[in-house]
Amino acid sequence: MTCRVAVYGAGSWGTAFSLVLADAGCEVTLWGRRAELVDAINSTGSNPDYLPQVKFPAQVRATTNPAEAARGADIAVFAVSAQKVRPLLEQWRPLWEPRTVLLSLMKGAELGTGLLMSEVIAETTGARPDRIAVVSGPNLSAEVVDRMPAASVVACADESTAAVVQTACHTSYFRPYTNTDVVGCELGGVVKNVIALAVGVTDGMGLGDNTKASLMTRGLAEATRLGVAMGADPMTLGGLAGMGDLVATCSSKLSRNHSFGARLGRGLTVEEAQAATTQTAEGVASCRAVQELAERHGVEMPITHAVVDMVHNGREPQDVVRELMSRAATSESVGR
Ligand SMILES: NC(=O)C1=CN([C@@H]2O[C@H](COP(=O)(O)OP(=O)(O)OC[C@H]3O[C@@H](n4cnc5c(N)ncnc54)[C@H](O)[C@@H]3O)[C@@H](O)[C@H]2O)C=CC1
Ligand SMILES: O=C(CO)COP(=O)(O)O
Repeated sequence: MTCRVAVYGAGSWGTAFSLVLADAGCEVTLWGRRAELVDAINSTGSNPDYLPQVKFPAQVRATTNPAEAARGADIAVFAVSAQKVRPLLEQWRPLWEPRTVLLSLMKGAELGTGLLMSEVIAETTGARPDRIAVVSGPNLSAEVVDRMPAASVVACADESTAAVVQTACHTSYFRPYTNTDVVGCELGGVVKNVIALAVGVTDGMGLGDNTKASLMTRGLAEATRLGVAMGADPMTLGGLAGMGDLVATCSSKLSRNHSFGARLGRGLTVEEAQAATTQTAEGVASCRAVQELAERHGVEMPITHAVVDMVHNGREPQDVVRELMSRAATSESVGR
């Protein structure tokens, strides 16, 4: 039977993931908030504002009506900015049938609560963990829509739910693995955005590949430490949703987080970097939520602190790098 999917958010990843779902044989209804964009998608089969190179197959239709998207949906997918999703979920919760799987594509933690997106979905909808899933991995949307091979992870506490989502998005170019470690997969996606900001800064400053590799490796150590404190399996952070996504995001000029950091590293102010960023760079807000989580769990995350200092406390990149490097010398095994 054909899987029916509602995708909420017609930005970059909602657009790219709709293509994946359609290529995998699903019927997709893509919700967007702007009528002119929805009309353009329905009349031209492409999204002129995000990834206009995509040519949707006929089984992708767009709507501004969240209830229309929800009707008969086996899976409801959320691909809006992490800080904006709570009120939408609160408003829309009656729309989905009790059997509908609620799937987050978002890689952010909520400011103020420190909640991961699966937790925001659980809190707002009351859905049980066996109905809530996430997709996370090295999946830069511009490469996905060019159908370049990529792997990813579908995480859900319930393996059979994860398998349903896996089937719904498995194509010749998109290979999802399942995992029951939801916290580990989500946290990998959240923290890599913060580390990509840091790497972007040092790239923008003209620093080298040793710097980049050092930040990525110690960034992975931060994600793993926090993950373990929050109940994740450390092996998850070494997998696609952790190291895999860290490598993709920190190495790619397609990354919005990396690009934001690079602007700071080249000397733009935070306001100027923000003005130049037209799409969601989740790490900018989430770095503070990650810092709060680190404090709550008593975990040391110096790179995350450095990013918060540059993005929110007006610190100069040069000073922050100097400070990071001159911390007391320690053993690599500390805090593992
Ligand atoms: N673009 C990518 O390559 C990937 C993005 N992600 C994650 O997917 C999530 C969405 O990111 P993108 O699609 O890339 O961002 P985007 O900036 O391209 O699109 C965001 C979408 O959210 C909508 N939106 C923003 N505020 C809203 C509000 N208050 N109400 C309703 N809709 C609102 C915008 O209209 C837009 O359609 C993020 O958490 C990101 O980390 C995950 C994997 C890959
Ligand atoms: O999550 C992503 C790739 O996996 C996209 O990264 P950016 O949000 O930094 O563009």
